[in-house]
Amino acid sequence: MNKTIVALDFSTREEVMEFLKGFQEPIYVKIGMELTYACGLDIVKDVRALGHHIFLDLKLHDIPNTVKGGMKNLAKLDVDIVNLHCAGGIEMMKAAIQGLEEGAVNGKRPLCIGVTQLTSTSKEAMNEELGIPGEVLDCVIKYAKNAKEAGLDGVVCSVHEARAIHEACGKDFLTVTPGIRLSDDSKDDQKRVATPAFAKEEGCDHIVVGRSITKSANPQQTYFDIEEMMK
Ligand SMILES: O=C(O)c1cc(=O)[nH]c(=O)n1[C@@H]1O[C@H](COP(=O)(O)O)[C@@H](O)[C@H]1O
Repeated sequence: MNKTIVALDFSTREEVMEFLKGFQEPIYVKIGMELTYACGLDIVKDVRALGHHIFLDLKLHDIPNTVKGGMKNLAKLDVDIVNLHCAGGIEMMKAAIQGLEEGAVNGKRPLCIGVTQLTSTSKEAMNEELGIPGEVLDCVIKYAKNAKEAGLDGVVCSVHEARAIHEACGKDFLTVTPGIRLSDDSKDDQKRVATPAFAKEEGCDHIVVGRSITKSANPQQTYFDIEEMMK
């Protein structure tokens, strides 16, 4: 299975198709809000038709009943992974799983992972703006345990928390880690960043990589170089 999930943060179908043209074998891609809000959910079907694995990143966060209904409809798209914000709480996460089970295609629901603290959030912002005291790690572990209790399959976290999450929630509990930067890349809006090599060392199950690949001079080569680093 591909370790790298490429964030297709494009605003047109043409850019997506142009990017994917460079890949003969299926890869793992992430379709998020930028692309979905531009192209609608039809883009999911188009990318699936090319054989690629899909993490549909719409980060649901609402009352339990609304999330349940939303997840039921997302499950029908037969994607591999969907996500939500753990901050919605255990009842919301349980409702999400119920919705996914109700919408499951051929009895198989998508994996569901919870965003703990966004990799763009620093300790200072979490303490002062979000009003959550303490270390980011403690909050992330708490949210991961909640996600596990609710029946989720894993979490989105930074590389720096993945090892502790596996220790707290078991090694089969997925850690999907964005905030990946190659050593000479700019951090942009990310705060808790790490290299692919460090992600491998920390045992991350998947890394999510956007701009380091999509904005590189040779995106396909950069992708294969990163996959190689993760082996
Ligand atoms: O859920 C996500 O995928 C996500 C969670 C998170 O905490 N941080 C984060 O960056 N992401 C996503 O991962 C991708 C990172 O993009 P780059 O910073 O360009 O590599 C973006 O598509 C984000 O939406």
